[in-house]
Amino acid sequence: MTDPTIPAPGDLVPPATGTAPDAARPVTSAWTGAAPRLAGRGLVHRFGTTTALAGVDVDLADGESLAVMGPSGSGKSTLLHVLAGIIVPSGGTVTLRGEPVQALSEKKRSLLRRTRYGFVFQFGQLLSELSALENVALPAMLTGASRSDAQAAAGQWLAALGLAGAEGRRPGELSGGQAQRVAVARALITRPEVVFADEPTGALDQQTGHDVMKVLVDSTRAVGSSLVVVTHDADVAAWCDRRIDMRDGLVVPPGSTTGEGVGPRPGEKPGRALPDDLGSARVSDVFGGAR
Ligand SMILES: Nc1ncnc2c1ncn2[C@@H]1O[C@H](COP(=O)(O)OP(=O)(O)OP(=O)(O)O)[C@@H](O)[C@H]1O
Repeated sequence: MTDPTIPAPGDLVPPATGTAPDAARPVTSAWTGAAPRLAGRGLVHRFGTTTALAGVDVDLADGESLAVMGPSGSGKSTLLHVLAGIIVPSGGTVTLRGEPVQALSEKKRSLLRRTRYGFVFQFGQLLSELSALENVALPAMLTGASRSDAQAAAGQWLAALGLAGAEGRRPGELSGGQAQRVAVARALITRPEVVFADEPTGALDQQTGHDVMKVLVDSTRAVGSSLVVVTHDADVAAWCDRRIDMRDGLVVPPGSTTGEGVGPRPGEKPGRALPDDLGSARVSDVFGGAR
């Protein structure tokens, strides 16, 4: 019997060439009027005395891509982690197709992340001991596919994303752009309802980042996933249907986090707020165990 989580040949529409990243795209939540696929209401989150989210409302429509922008420390990653059920917020609600996510036990949230969400992070998310093929196959196997079915599907995904021939390479033998394509394939193999990407091009040069965004946006759209992308980069955000800007844990009017005063604080590197244990911690965040 065919496993519905495994993509059949031809499921991925090859990315169209020459699409302008800022081409006008519909703001789907506005024109469909449909209930959002994912919704956050009144989201508040505190880390000790630090308020990372101060009351955020956000909707994500079916198939919509949403960029979350803002300066370092504005709460972007926290919002992504809350929406993805990695962090239970101090206040507010997250619903996936109307079901409250934080009401679920940690075990059920872990299952939800594994089966209904996909994740692409800046780096560190591929398992270094596994080949590209095995990395992509893993989420399908975790959702119950046999090794052979999962690996066959993984091969199709790698080929569709321009990585035919790289199946046997380990992450250390891939370029940064290739590794992110593998990460995209790994996020999409289970055909998740929502893909969460945190600075997916943050470690790449501009051209490679452009190529990876194209693959990410085109392939999530091709499988009907919705997409949340956290980014500092307006060129990356321009790939998405819609953008929200954050400052001090709040969503602010578009453009008000760009220009003067924006960016890392003195002495900070972009992405400073990422935890030290980013790589392995985030893999375990996704596949089990929450903070
Ligand atoms: N695990 C944590 N423990 C304590 N404080 C945290 C933790 N994670 C984030 N914060 C704090 O919460 C605030 C929001 O951080 P967050 O990482 O969400 O911002 P961001 O906009 O994603 O930043 P960056 O672009 O630098 O990644 C910051 O003040 C940050 O220092």
